[in-house]
Amino acid sequence: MGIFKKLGWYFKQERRRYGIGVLALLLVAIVNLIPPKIIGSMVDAMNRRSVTAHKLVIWLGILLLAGVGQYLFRFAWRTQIWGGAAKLERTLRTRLFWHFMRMDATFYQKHRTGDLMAHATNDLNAIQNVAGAGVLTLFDSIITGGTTLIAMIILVDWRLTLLAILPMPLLALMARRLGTHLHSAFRDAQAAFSRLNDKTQESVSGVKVIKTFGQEKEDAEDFDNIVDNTIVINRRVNFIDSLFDPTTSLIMGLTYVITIVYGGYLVLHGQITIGQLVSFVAYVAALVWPMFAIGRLFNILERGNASYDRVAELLAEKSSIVEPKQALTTPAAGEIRYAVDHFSYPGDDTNALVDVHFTVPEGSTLGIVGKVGAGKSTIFKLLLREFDNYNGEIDFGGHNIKDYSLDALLDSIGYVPQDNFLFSTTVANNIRFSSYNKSLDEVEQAASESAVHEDIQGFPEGYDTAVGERGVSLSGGQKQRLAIARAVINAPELLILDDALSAVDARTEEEILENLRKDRAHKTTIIAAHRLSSVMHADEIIVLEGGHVIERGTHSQLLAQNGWYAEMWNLQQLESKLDKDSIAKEGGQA
Ligand SMILES: Nc1ncnc2c1ncn2[C@@H]1O[C@H](COP(=O)(O)OP(=O)(O)OP(=O)(O)O)[C@@H](O)[C@H]1O
Repeated sequence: MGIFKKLGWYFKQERRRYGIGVLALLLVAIVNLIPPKIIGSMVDAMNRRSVTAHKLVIWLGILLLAGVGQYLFRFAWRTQIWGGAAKLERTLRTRLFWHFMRMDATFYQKHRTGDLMAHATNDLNAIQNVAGAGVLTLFDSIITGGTTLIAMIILVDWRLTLLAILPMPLLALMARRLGTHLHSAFRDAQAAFSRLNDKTQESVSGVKVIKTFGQEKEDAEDFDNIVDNTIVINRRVNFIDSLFDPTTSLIMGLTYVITIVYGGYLVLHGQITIGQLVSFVAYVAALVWPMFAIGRLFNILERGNASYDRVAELLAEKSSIVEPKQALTTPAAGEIRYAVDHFSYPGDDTNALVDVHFTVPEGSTLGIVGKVGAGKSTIFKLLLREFDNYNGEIDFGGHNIKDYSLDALLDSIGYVPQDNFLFSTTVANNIRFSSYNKSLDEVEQAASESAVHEDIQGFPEGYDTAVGERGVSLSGGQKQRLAIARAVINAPELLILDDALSAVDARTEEEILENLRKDRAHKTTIIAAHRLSSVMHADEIIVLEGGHVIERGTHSQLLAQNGWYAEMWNLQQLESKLDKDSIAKEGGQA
């Protein structure tokens, strides 16, 4: 029953709707009492041989009215109570989705996609069920049970009623004992469903890798193990759940025995009529549903309770990225001063960045290079406020980036990450993703700037071609260039290319960089790359290793230093010369 308390805020908010629903349920129960009474009177009249046509018409008329009443009142509770449940589901779904949107990178590192999806589907359904079937079952069983008992006492005999309901406290005892076990069993079952969801999501997303490495059998076995484990956990739920119905049947059986034995005795001694006993048996039959409903009620409530706890835990998690109360809302613009003394990822003791200090004057270009895992992307994650837990300060336009509202900061930055994500919509909408009001001309201009316009024209429906899972398959280089177009369409104050040209050939890379130099002459650009030709024209280049800056300067200064940069440059020049030679040779042979 704890779940009703937890959902108290919602029932209070929707008290009118639930008030009408419960009132309609009460009216249905009252109307339901009429037919047994009429049938009892008919039996008695037949026994006395006093049935007349007039009486029959009246009885049938009352039965007809009771039928119409039932129809109307049932319609009323259904619309009110089911409507309330649907509204709760919508409210919680929206709340959860906004929570997902607000949460930081640490949250997504901790919770896997399948688990979050399980919360948003299975758990919310279980909670919604409390506000629908749960409320219905609770009130219906109380009202039907209560009115039936009153009718038994008033219309038949109080002693017979008292004896007949003697076994019923056993039901409450059983519900109490099993309820606690059900709660923990349901919690385990929901957690098992989350794991199953995670596995399915990961295997479907990674199916290409699984197939390439011939791991289908191993992955299917792994999946089977998780399914088996889920089944074992759910069996415990079913075991506890299935104890309810047989026990209820047993209790109802006892009630019938008492009714027949003691009721028969009362009829024989002329204390009640046969008609009254028939009515009483009909009333006992009317008690069967409320009794079974209690078992079902516990199932619904405990399932909802376990799910509510899981969702509440998720909603209680706070993002570590907070906006100040008086946040700057003017778009960030100007010089970037990056002064991070050290930073390590949450839950990791090693420093990902140490003493990374640089300044990027407005309108200039910074290049960042270094081995894999040197810390290039980490620099951007702090700049984009994915993590705030660093020692030092990052300023944009003379203000600490933490003083801006997230919108004001992020609207000024166009970020092209290493791995791109395209949405299941058209090419044009993917490019104007952050501002749907951009015209097709502006979309085409951004596509030309990122050297993908010609590719798009070759697609079956040009800019209207659908991409994403169900759309056209794009090459890695095409995806990268679409992502660049998406970032440059807003002409951001700061453009960040995080190894965003790795999948395009050298000539296309040169074309894109040349376009950017022309179109973004007064805007700031930071380029992280493995191919040094991507950064050679930058105003300053920093070389990272293990989170430290080990070299810095312009391209020619770095060559003169004869360190890591110069060594890599010579190596890459040699590789590119070898490539060109082999292409020329193949051309010659052809
Ligand atoms: N979310 C994270 N949690 C913990 N450690 C992380 C996380 N992301 C990156 N790291 C670690 O931080 C270090 C720097 O990673 P980063 O992605 O910044 O390197 P990078 O220079 O961009 O590498 P690459 O050239 O491969 O993209 C690596 O040791 C990496 O394992």
